[in-house]
Amino acid sequence: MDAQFLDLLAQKYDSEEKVVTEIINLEAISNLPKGTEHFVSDLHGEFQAFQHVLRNGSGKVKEKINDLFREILTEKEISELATLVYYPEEKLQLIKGTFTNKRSLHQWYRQTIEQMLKLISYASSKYTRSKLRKALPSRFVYIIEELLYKTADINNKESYYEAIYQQIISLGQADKLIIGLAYTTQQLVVDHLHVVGDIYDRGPEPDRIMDTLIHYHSLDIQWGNHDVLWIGAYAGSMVCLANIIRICARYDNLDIIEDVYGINLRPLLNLAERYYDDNPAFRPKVQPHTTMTEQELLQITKIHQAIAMIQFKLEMPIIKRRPYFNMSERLLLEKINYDKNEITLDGKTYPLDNTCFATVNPQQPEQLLEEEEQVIEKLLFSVQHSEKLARHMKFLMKKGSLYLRYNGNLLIHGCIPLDEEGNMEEMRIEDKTYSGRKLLDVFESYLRYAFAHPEETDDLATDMVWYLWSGERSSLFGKRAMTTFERYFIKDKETHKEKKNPYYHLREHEETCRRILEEFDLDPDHGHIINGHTPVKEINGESPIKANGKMIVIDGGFSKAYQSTTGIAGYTLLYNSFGMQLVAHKKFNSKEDVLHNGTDVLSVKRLVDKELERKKVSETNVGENLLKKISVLKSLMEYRYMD
Ligand SMILES: O=P(O)(O)OC[C@H]1O[C@](O)(COP(=O)(O)O)[C@@H](O)[C@@H]1O
Ligand SMILES: [Mn+2]
Repeated sequence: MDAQFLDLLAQKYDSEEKVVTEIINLEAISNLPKGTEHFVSDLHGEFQAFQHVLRNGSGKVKEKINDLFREILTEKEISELATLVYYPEEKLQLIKGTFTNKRSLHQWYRQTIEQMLKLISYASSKYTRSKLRKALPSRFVYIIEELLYKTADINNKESYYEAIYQQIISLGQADKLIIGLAYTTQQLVVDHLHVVGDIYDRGPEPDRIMDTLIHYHSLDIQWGNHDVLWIGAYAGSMVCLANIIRICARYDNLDIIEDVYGINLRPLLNLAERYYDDNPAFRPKVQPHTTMTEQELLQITKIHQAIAMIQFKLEMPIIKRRPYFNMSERLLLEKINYDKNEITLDGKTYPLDNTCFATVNPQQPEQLLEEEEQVIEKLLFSVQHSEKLARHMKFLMKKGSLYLRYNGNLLIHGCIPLDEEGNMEEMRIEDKTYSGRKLLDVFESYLRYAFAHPEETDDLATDMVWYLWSGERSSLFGKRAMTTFERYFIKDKETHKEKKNPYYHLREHEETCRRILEEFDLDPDHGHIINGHTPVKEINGESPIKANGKMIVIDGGFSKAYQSTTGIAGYTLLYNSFGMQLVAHKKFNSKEDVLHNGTDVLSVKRLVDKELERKKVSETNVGENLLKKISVLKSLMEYRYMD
């Protein structure tokens, strides 16, 4: 090893003891059981449901409480304690309201703090003390450690511990301590979170999901097609921008654009008022108990049309300047007979309904009106100057990637484009051809370039972000074409179908999954592909575990809009030192329901894979780094301190 490097390192480890201590410490950590990984996907703005899954660790918190207190507490008490751990602030208020005198409240505090300490001690048993310390509420670290590490001479110290409890309570610190302990517990049951894509669109609060993730202790993100669409908008792609606004209008979520991210929609509204009217195809999907007035509904319907038409126009020059996108079939505005109000697709002519082509010049349908151009430019300016959006998008870039190899598994939102024979499908970009892992790496490098150059709006990198959203060889889209236009304007449902990449039926076979794992340099005997993106229709008997357990699809649909087709409310996956467990979640009603009735949408578990021997940290990605560090420290030891 390089002497200069070792000299430099010796400045940090400047004594034999320091090196030895660190080696022993790292060795010890790598022999601990691996931490629990938690996989979620397709959150689609459903912050409340996501938060619940995060706070209960997909059932892990309850499981630990059950392990410890099954014999001592009633089912109701267990459920109360679990709810206290999930939502400590609110639950505390509710519980405190039930006490009529101070004495019984203090008794409850005393007993609850002790129970929570037991829980923490149990949940942290596979971690080092130092890791636990980092997870503890900082203001109480000293006190908690005193109480946690009671020594054997407990009899002599009984009154000492009792005094600590009593002081915490009488000094009015019990609430703060309980809240802190609850969050520590949540953090301890899950060591690392993977978000396998699609945080944005359809649901109402993607921004709150982002804020939660920004504060989460350890995570990575595999971008979904919807996330990339938002990244594209921020990175200067006007067509991506038109899409995100269109989807927000369609799902009655324009508040996210206007109020949350502070993007001024006034110019778009003015344009919409001028050219559009009511139109049944463009009314937003609204919640059953909406308080929206007729006038608001009409306004959104108009905005929806205005931005959809801008989107359709903006797609055309991109398709023309990038022939290798192979999207000429999607030059739809050129395939319309404007006099007869019909369109010819694939040789078949269809009547058009609910059209809104007032701004389209049939001779040059891709041309934006000057007003439209101004509107989209203003929107882009506003998007690129939203401080909050910048923060969220930068975080997505920092923690995200198109795919991730983690602890032997491949995590990917959409697909690996395949042909019918199961070969990696090729795509030509300019004068080079790519497939499989290389293709995904190229996609990612374009995306990163586009993000780093938001001022470039028509370059290949920016166009490529839109391709990732809707192109046939995109690993995120995974379908032949996006039939948005057809769904708005053509009745015949045949035209609405989006043909899937062969990947989606081939992934049922173990052989396909093994080939993909090999393509990504992963061990096909031990690895799994963890996939999001396509809702698993449990209602129709579809299984999320495919290909002999090699393929696990965890999109059960947090998205309320899709729950009637899936029959459940999402899958999540847990992977701890004993193996993998798939958790199916029932519909999440509301936080209030959990708080008042303890209805903890209980989850059914299916064992996916059971490790024969408990997996240790040394066998993980983190462990690999630890082992490298140990080896460097051993070199330093020889170089500096051994004769
Ligand atoms: O149901 P909606 O909102 O019309 O969206 C349909 C569109 O969403 C997509 O399914 C993509 O979204 P997902 O990634 O959630 O599947 C497109 O393929 C399709 O055109
Ligand atoms: Mn998706």
